[in-house]
Amino acid sequence: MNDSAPAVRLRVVTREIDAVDDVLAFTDPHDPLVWSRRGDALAARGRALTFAPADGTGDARDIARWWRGVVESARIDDPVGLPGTGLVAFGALPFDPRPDARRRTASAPVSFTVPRVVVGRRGSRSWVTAISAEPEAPRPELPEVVGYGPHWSATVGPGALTPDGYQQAVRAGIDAIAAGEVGKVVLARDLAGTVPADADLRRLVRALGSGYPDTWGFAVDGLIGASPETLVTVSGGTVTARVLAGTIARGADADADTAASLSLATSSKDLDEHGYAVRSVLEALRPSTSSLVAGEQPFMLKLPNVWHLATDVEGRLDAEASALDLVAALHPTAAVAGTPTAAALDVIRRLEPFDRGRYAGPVGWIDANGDGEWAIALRCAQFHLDDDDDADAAAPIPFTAYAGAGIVSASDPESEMLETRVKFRPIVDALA
Ligand SMILES: C=C(O[C@@H]1C=C(C(=O)O)C=C[C@H]1O)C(=O)O
Repeated sequence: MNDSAPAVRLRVVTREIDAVDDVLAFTDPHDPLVWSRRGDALAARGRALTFAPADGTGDARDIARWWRGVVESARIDDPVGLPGTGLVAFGALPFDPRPDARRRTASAPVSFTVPRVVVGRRGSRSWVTAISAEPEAPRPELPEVVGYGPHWSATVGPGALTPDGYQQAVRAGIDAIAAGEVGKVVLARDLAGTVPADADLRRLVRALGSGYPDTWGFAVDGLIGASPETLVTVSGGTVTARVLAGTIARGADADADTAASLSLATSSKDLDEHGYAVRSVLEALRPSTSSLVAGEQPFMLKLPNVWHLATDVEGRLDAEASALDLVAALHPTAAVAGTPTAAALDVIRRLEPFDRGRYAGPVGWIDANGDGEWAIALRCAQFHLDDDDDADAAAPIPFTAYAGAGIVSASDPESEMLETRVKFRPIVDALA
């Protein structure tokens, strides 16, 4: 299938159901499709339709166009009308959106899928949606519950960039700043590991959700994580984003924790780094919004592992833009690439010895109205699921986890390396 309007007409039926406790019970244990935050959740199964450009790449703009075609030809019966009901698609897009992105991205190409069944919960209400490419209306029935598989744990070791190698890369990043090539660049390192072939990956999704309930929990095409950073949400004409940049590890006791948060709140290096990220989001949203406002001062976002400097942004959508159009306008922000964007992407390519794949890319969902919720895929791991039938079914499943830090002229290589270590904690702990 190419990225022009599809010939299929999807039929979509949503019905409200009795409250569902654990929506994860309905998704595939080995390839879960999940989006969740603070108890609200979407869990899905199967594929009714997939955006699959021949070369595995695809810009959010191409997907936005393709999605409009899918929506226009769909017949949707949705009396529930909550965020996430009716026709929805889930996506996880590569970090580097440039058409010449290294072909290694092919190991984690754009993923954008309309599932066959979605089970959702928002507040006290639950629903099931059935989606089909057949001419008859599908029956909105709950899929069978899949019992959880046994506990498992992962092996984790160094990736392509060791902690020492990372510090060298940070030094080279500081040189690029001194040379005037960039003002800020975000550099990441990786960890590599495996999980047992039969691992029930819903256990990982569940552990991340209970440890980090205020983050966006996601599992899309093997990309599993818990991100604190909202790229953009669109709901009934309201646009929001949450910009994070500036990080410090939580203190070991109450006094140390207060001191840590105070030193972050007053650190000119971090406030500088944060400013770049907020400005890049405001500039990207301004053309399609009105009354766009951002807090004058960042606030301190407290997570179990770190403090972040955070700024919430809100505005009214005033153009005919969908959540995916805004994703295209925003990504990659200075929080995960740097600034200026193109130069920062060049420095990242030069200094990171791996392709980021979908790490630090947009992950989220969109509905038929163009509303949706998109996070930046951070604090995550990409599982290299093999759907090749000839693959050895008993072979462990490899994964790569990533964490990065924003480098500015005042950065210290060792502190930045230690910052990546605390950012790895959610995913590494949940894998243990
Ligand atoms: C790049 C990551 O995080 C980003 C970088 C931050 C920073 O440099 O302080 C903070 C939050 C994120 O925007 C990551 O978690 O991998």
